[in-house]
Amino acid sequence: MALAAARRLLLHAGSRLGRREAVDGARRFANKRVLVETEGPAVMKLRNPPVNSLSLECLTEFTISLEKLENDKSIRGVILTSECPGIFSAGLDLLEMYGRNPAHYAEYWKNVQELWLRLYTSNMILVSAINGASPAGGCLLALCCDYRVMADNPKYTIGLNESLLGIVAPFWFKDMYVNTIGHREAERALQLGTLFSPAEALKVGVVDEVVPEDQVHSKARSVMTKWLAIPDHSRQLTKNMMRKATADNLIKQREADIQNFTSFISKDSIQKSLHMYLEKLKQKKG
Ligand SMILES: CCCCC/C=C/C(=O)SCCNC(=O)CCNC(=O)[C@H](O)C(C)(C)COP(=O)(O)OP(=O)(O)OC[C@H]1O[C@@H](n2cnc3c(N)ncnc32)[C@H](O)[C@@H]1OP(=O)(O)O
Repeated sequence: MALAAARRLLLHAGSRLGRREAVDGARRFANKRVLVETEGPAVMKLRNPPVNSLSLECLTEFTISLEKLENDKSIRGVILTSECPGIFSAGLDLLEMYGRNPAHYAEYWKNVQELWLRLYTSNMILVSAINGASPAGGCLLALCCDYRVMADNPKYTIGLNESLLGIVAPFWFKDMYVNTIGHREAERALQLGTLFSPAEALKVGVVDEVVPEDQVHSKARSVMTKWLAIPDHSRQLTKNMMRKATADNLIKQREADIQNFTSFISKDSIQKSLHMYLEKLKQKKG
């Protein structure tokens, strides 16, 4: 209930802000963690420092921004990128999955599902400009897009690394990975929790193109121009034909998936694994 009220408030505040900024001449709207520019090809920038982790607030604002773009019939495509230097997204927020109660885990997971379904089944053209590290949920965001351009910086890695955290990528993460890179590569990468360098990601098909870092946005824009030249109705029907079965697979078992997640993440052994992983992240800093 509280979240629904927050969501209504954000939508309202978001549309007021949108109007105000339009008067200033820049066609954009924003909430705290997501900035959307609608001048030229729409660009959605995640800005939840330090690492663009997908906290509940960030997920909510992301979903609301997408909803607003979907409702604007003049917007046919969106470039998804990050405002945090060197990070596309660190994925799901570990602090939403650690040390909380089952009701919180269920609420969080419902919102993860909702964002995924909205992104994956979007009628808009989605191109990701991956300008930084993109593990797990970050990779998931990119995989939802129709085309992925990654910056050629060996420090940036991408992949579903859940098994390294002692957790398991849900079946719908796995389905999308299989759809993208094939069963054998997905099986190996999921078991090993592989984080691919840009060159490896290109080779295996996790991304479609790798370009010098200063060209990632211009390349994403030129890809968008090419995709925008295709008639919407035929492209959208084709996208739906390709993605419907994967989305339906979750839609028909959303509640069960929430229950599974909640009971899995609540286990002492899983909480211990997450604790160790968080400690490792802290120690890395020295
Ligand atoms: C059934 C269960 C299924 C659940 C499916 C799960 C999907 C997921 O997405 S789980 C999350 C997986 N994400 C990761 O493994 C990424 C972990 N983070 C990193 O590897 C790095 O932080 C980095 C490469 C993204 C960035 O490195 P760097 O620039 O060196 O920044 P720091 O490591 O110093 O991090 C800064 C700050 O942020 C905290 N943090 C990092 N990632 C997360 C996260 N995913 N959630 C929450 N918080 C995160 C990190 O702990 C640092 O915090 P402070 O020490 O308090 O500054």
